[in-house]
Amino acid sequence: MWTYLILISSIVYLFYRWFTSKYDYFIQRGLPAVKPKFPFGNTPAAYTQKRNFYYDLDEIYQSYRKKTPFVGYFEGGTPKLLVISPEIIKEILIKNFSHFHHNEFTEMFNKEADPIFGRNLAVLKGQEWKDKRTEISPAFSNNRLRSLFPLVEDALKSFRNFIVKEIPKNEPFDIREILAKFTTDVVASCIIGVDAQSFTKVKPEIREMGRKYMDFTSSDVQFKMLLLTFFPWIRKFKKISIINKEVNEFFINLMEQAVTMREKSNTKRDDYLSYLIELKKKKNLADIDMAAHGVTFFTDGFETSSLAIAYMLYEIANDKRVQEKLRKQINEELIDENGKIIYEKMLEHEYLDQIFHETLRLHPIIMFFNRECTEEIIFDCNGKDFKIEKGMSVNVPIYSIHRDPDYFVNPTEFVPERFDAENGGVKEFRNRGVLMPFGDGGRICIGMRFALMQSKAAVIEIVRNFELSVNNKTQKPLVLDPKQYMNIKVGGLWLDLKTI
Ligand code: HEM
Repeated sequence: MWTYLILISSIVYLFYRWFTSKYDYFIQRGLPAVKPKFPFGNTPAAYTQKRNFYYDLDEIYQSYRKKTPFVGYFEGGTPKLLVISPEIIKEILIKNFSHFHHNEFTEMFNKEADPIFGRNLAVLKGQEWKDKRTEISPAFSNNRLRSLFPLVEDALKSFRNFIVKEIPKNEPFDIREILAKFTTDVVASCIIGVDAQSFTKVKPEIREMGRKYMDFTSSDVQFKMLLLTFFPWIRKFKKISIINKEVNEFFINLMEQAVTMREKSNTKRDDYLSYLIELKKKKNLADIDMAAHGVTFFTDGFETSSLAIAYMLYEIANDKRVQEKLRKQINEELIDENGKIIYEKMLEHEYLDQIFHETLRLHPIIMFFNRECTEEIIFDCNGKDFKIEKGMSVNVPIYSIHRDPDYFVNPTEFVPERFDAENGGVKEFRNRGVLMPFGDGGRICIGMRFALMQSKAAVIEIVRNFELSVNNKTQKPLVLDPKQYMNIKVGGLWLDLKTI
């Protein structure tokens, strides 16, 4: 009995010593750092899920924002950096991108375990990432986006018809859910050339699978992610798949069927699928790579964009002044005599652009993003040299920067006019590195212009046809969902819509 007790205590002690062995990492190097606590370090919420993990990062940001350009902290037993200074963020993302071209995803997923997500551009690294990014970038050219717009208009029609049909029921709309249907329709039509029928089918399969693909909240996935954050070395011995197999197969099949149908039918459509088919011919692309390109667009595109539009409509509903001003400008400037959206004017429209950016300033969909140091580099930290070593993970807390009163007056208020030309416009804030809803530098979001296009179109369609107000069912103040890694609020966003 005593032997067992001693053995177990020794194991626990050794584990504790091993786990906390890096807790003086930053002290030894003279860098400001938050004191870690065993076993969760400085981010207990990531493991306990009592609140959203981002609140832990925000607390660190708030404590150090006037004191240091970056600060050390721990996730579990792993030392990480939180960058606070926009100048250093720009150095990392742009000027010294060659020292920081990976992110943490690249280590968490791999092709063997997750054949599709492991090939997602956001996960690839090194030369392979560079080649794939170059390969796929032309698919997002201005001309191609322009030719996709009629497909967006078709989806808008189903979206509007759905709302018109539902209004007599006198129930509020969970705007997040209907926008996920809308963007699923848009993306399915633009990538695979099919109508996902999200608004008309009782159980729209593509929407359901899309929901499952992006659901990182199941206990199985949460457990695996936890395991990989606490014991990252496990990956070397065991391939752990995060994405559900059934969902993976569904999307691979969908993509294969779409390619076969398109090749057989000889249809000429200047969409994303036709670009992939050209690519397949030119570069002898494997089927799995084709599927991965398609699914990446689908998964990275539909949920991020649907959330962005939902927040835009929520803020517009919440502010009658902005709503009326925007509606007036839409009717006077953005609709032609046939009642159609004028595409070029929509893209350039200043007020719509300001609303889009002000919404994503307050509600960045990706609240922080990450880079991993790929080649060591020295930065100045409060007059002292600090070496960022290869492998160190660096987090960029955009949600906190977007709400920092040093960069934005009355930061929690929704004021699109803060981006007026006399303040330098959106560009000025982006150049200063304080507005980054799509990231920046070599890994900036590849779908940014597509997202802008479909978001603006959806907002025009809704604001010109319906009067919006926030329903009491929306929980206020808005609180981040403890289980989500994207900016998703507890209880949904509920709006009342009235036909104009
Ligand atoms: C409003 C909607 C969207 C938001 C807010 C958003 C935001 C972001 C952010 C913050 C990043 C990380 C950038 C960085 O690390 O510097 C990113 C990367 C990425 N996004 Fe988006 N995104 C949106 C829509 C889309 C769409 C429509 C697509 C469709 C293809 C897409 C595809 C990607 C891809 C593939 C990456 C990885 C790029 C790389 O690592 O090279 N996103 N996005």
